[in-house]
Amino acid sequence: MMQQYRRLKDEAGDALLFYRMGDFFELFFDDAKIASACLDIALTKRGESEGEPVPMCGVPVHSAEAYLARLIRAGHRVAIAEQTESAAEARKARGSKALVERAIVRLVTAGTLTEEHLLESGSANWLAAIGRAGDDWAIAAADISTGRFELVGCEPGELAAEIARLSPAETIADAYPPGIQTGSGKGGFDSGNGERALKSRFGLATLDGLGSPTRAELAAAGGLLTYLDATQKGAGLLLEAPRRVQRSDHMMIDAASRDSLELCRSATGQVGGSLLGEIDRCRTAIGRRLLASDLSAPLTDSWRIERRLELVGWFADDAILRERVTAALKSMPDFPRALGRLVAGRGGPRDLALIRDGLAAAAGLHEQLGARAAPPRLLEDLLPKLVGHASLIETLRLALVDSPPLEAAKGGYIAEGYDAELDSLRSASSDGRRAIAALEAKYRESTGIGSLKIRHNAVLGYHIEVSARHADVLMAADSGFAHRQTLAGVVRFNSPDLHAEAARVVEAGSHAIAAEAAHLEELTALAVAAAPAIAATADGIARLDVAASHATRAAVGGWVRPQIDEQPCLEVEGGRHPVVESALARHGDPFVANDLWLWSSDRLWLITGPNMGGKSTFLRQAALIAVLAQSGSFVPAGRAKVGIVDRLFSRVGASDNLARGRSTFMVEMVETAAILAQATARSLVILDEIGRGTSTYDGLAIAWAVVEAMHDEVQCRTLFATHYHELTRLAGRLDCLSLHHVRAREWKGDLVLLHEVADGAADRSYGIAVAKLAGVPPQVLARAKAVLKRLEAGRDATGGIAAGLDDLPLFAATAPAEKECDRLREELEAVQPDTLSPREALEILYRLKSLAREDGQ
Ligand SMILES: Nc1ncnc2c1ncn2[C@@H]1O[C@H](COP(=O)(O)OP(=O)(O)OP(=O)(O)O)[C@@H](O)[C@H]1O
Repeated sequence: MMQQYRRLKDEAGDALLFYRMGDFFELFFDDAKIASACLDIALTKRGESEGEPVPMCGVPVHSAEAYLARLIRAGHRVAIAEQTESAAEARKARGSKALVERAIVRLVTAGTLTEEHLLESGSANWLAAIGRAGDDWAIAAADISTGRFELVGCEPGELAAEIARLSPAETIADAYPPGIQTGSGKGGFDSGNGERALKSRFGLATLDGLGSPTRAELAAAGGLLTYLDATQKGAGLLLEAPRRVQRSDHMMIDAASRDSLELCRSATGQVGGSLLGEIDRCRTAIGRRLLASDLSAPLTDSWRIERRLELVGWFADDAILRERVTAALKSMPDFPRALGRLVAGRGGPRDLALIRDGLAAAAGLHEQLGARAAPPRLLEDLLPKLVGHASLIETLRLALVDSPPLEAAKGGYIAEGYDAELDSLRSASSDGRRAIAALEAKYRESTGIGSLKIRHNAVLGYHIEVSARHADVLMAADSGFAHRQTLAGVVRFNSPDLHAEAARVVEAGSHAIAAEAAHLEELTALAVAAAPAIAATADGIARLDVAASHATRAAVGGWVRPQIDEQPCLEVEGGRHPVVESALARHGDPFVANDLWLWSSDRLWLITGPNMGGKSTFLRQAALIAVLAQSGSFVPAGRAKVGIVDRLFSRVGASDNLARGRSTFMVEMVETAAILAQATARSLVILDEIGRGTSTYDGLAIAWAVVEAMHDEVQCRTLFATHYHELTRLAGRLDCLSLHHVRAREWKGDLVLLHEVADGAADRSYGIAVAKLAGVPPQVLARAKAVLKRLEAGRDATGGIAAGLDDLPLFAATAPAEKECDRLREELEAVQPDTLSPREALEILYRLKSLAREDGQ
C-alpha cells in the first residue's frame, strides 16, 4: 500500500493527497501534518515507515467538500485518489490479499472549481495563465464554472493591472512576470502547444475565427489548457471559444488604485462598504458576477457605454416594468454554474432542474419584454438570447419532478408518466411494500402480538421485530419464522413470505434506480449539447439584471444618466460619494454635494483645507463617478459630463503596505513613479497628500515636482489634495492649475467643517482645531498653539520653507534636456559596427565618453 501511496504522491507533486480508503480520505506524512493543522482535526499514527510511525489524518468522504473548501481557501491544492475498483473486484482479479487499485481522478485547485459550496456566488472564479513570447506578454483566463474564456495581450507594465482586474482565484505561469505572484503551471506555455490545444479543443482548422491570437496569447492559452487537462483528468470542461479582449477596451486601473478606491472590496476585504456593495441591487448571482466584472473593467468605447446607459434609462423611466422584471429575476437560479457541474460530470438531478427553471424564467422575461414598443438597442440584441430552448425546457419539465434531490444515488427524480417501464418498476416496488405492510398485519393477527413490526435496515434488509418478552412465540420451531438477531430488548426474525416480497421490492427498486440513472445521462447530454446557447441566455439575463439594478439604485438615490464625451473633461454638478453618503445617512447626517469642473484649460485642481474637511472624499467621488459612468451606470450627481478616461490612478500618500516589505514612503514613491510613467493625456489621476511620508522639506519638494510634472508633462485631468500650502504658489505659474479648498469655520472657538468645495486656497490649516475635535488634552493643545505661534513668527521673518521657490525656473527648464541624450544617440546611430576596425571602435568609444562627460556638467 505504501508503494502505491508513494507513486500517487509523486504524481500529486506539491498537492496534498486525499487517499481514498473505504468511507474516508486519508492523508499521510507531511500532508497529514499540514491538513490536521489547517482543518483542526486529530493527527494520528498508522504503521511504520523506515522505523518511524507514519502520521495520518482523515476526513469522511460524505463531508469531504467542506474540508476541501477550507484547504483550498488556505491556498493548498488537493489531489483526489479514488478507488478505481471495489475490494471484491480486486480479490477476484488478484487474489484474497490484493490491494485495491487507486488513481488520481482530479486535482482540486482554487482556479478549477465547479462545486457550488466551494465557489463564491457573487464573483467569477478565474484561473489566469500568464504567457510570454519575446517581449510580449498575455493572459489567458478561464472560469470553468461558467465557461468564460478570455485572451488579453498586454504590455509588461499593464500586466499587473490586468491581473488586478480579473482578481483570479489562481494564477499560473512558467516565466516570472514582473511584480506578480503566481503558482507554477504544468508546462505547455508555448505558442505551438497553445495553437494545437485551441484547435483540437474547439475543432478548428485555423485560428482566424478567434481573431488570430498573438504568439504570447497562444503561449498563455497553451499553459492554461495544459493545466486544465492536468487537473481535470479527462472530465468534461465547460469552456466557450476564447474571446480576445483588447487591453484598451477598458479603463486601466491598477491594483493600488482599486484598493484605494475600494471598488469591489472595502479596505477590510469585504464587499460591504465597497462601491460594488453600495450599488448592487441585482437579483441573481449571474447578474452580481457581471456587475463586479463591469465595475472592474469600465469601458472606453462611448458607443458601448451609451447602449448600456440607454437600457438603464429605459428601466429607470418605467418603475412598473422595472418592478416586474426585478420580481421575475428574483426566482432565477444560478443555471450557468449548474451547467458547469453537469459538463464536468459532477452535476446531479437538481442541476438539471435549475437549468429547466432558469431557461423557463428567461423565456417568461422574453415574453414580458418582447411585447414592448421601441426597445433600446441593447435589449434588441439581448432578447433573442433569452429563447430557443423550448424543446429542452419541455423535455426537462416532463422528465423531472418539481424539486429533484441533489444526488442521483437514491433515485426519485424522474417524474411519473415519463417512462412507462420505470413507472411499472416503481409500482412493482410499491406493490411489494404494500404486500409487506399486509404481511405485518397478518403476522400481528396470527401471532397475537400487537406490537410486532416489519422494519428495514441496511444490514438485515426487511425483517420482523418483536420485543424480547414476545420472542418465544416466534422462536418456536414450527412458527414459520427464522431467528436472525437478538439485541437488548428486541429480537429479529425473517420469514419465507417476507423474504420473497423483499426480494421483489429490492429488485424492482434497483432496476428503477438504474432506469433513472440512464435518463439522467440522456438528459445531461441534452443540456451539455445546448451549452453554448444556455451560456448565451445566462449572459442576456445577467445584462438585464445589471441594468435593472442600476436603474433601481438610481431611483433610490436620485442619480442621473451621465453624458459621455470624447473630450478630456469631467464636469459634475452636485456630485456625491455614494458610499460615504450612505454611511452618513445611516446616522441621519446629510452629505454635502459638490461641483467639479475639469477641462483642458483647467485640468489640475489643487485642493487644500483642514483635516477631516472632505478632501479625500471629494477626490474619490470624482474617480467613482468616472468608473460608474463608463461601466454603464447612472451616477450620484445632479448632472455629469464624463470625458472618457483611459487609465485611472488613485494614490493616497503614506498608505501602509508593510506586508509587501516596503516602507510607507517607498511605496508612495514607487506608485507615483508608476503614474508618471503610465498616465496619458486621457487619464484621470487623483493624488491625495503625496509627499507627506517624509521630512517636510523633502515632501514639499517631491509634491511640488510631481504637480509640475503632471501639469507640464502628463497633462491629464488631475486632482491633488495637499496640506502643503506652499504649493498654492504654483497657481501663478501653471496655466491649467487652479486652487480650491474645502471650507471650514471657527465658531465660538470650535471648528465647524462645512465639507463644501470652494474656489481659492484655504486660509489656514486648522490642524490644532481638528486635534481639539479629536479630544487631544487641553494642555497638549495649549502647548501646540505656543509652538505654532513661534513657527509662524519664524516663517514670517524668513519667508517660510518655500521662500526660495519664487524664482525657481519652470519644470520644463530643469527637466533633463532631451538634446543631451540626442547627441549621444545621434553619434551612436551613425556608427556602423561591421565596418569598423578595432582602433576606430576604440576611438568612437572615447568620443562618446567625452560627450557624456560634457553633457553631464
Ligand atoms: N461632502 C461631504 N458631506 C458630508 N460629510 C462629508 C463630506 N465629505 C466628507 N465628509 C465627512 O468627513 C469625513 C472626513 O472626510 P475626508 O477623509 O474626505 O477628509 P480629508 O479632508 O481628506 O481629511 P484628512 O486631510 O485628514 O485626510 C468623512 O469620513 C465624512 O464623514
